[in-house]
Amino acid sequence: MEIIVLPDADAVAATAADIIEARVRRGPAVLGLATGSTPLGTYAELIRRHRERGLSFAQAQAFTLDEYLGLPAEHPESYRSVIRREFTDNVDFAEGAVHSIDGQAEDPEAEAERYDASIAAAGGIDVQILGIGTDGHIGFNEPMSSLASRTRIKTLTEQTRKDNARFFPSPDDVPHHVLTQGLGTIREARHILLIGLGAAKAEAIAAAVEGPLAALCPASALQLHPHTTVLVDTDAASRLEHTEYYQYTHSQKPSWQAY
Ligand SMILES: N[C@@H]1[C@@H](O)[C@H](O)[C@@H](COP(=O)(O)O)O[C@@H]1O
Repeated sequence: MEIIVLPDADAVAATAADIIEARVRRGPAVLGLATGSTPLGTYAELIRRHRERGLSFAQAQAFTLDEYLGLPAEHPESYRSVIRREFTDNVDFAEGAVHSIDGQAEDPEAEAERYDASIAAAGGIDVQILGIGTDGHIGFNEPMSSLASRTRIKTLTEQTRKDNARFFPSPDDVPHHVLTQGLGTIREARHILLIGLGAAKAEAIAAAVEGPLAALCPASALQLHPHTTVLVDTDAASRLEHTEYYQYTHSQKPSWQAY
């Protein structure tokens, strides 16, 4: 893992956007997109670069990470709607290039298999953006998720339902079930960007980066991944014990682009 501690959320967004821009400019790219508040600054920065610098996504494809089960695709809080509203509709992805899980599929298990097959058919994900839940979940892989899991149905913890209640009229409206890419699916992405912002994520980030590899902290599965970059602001880094080392190793490299 490469750990990069940055002064604030704007610096994190700019660095994440640098990494994504470099990959998109290199040729047809497959991006993995997360929802939640954390990547919003990165998406805003990519939209700005599209408008001001001509960064084009016309050759790119995108796959969302997860979806609420039972929520109609057109519901404003379906992750299909959120990712279009916050990012992809504001740039120039080609028609049909943004893929989402169908939360209303008649056979959700078949839908999960179809989704994994469609990622594989696209050649796999080049850069996967991830946020992290306060309990260490990535996608909707809650604690105790199999580290080898594929896209499948999961039940949300009460903590995650509480964390996500702000997006719904009432906490009772937060669905109980979801379809999420599994930890095994996510780990197949060639480059993973795990983003953590704010003190509320400090404990989860510390467990993911410095804790044991354990299903109790699903994000710790990224310790097995050959190319994960963790981008955190100083608040999210506040529970890390080895920040001097991360700063040292980072200063020894010309830049992340050297990878
Ligand atoms: N399924 C999403 C995750 O992909 C996201 O990382 C997490 C954190 O959200 P936020 O970035 O809003 O803190 O929320 C949801 O549970």
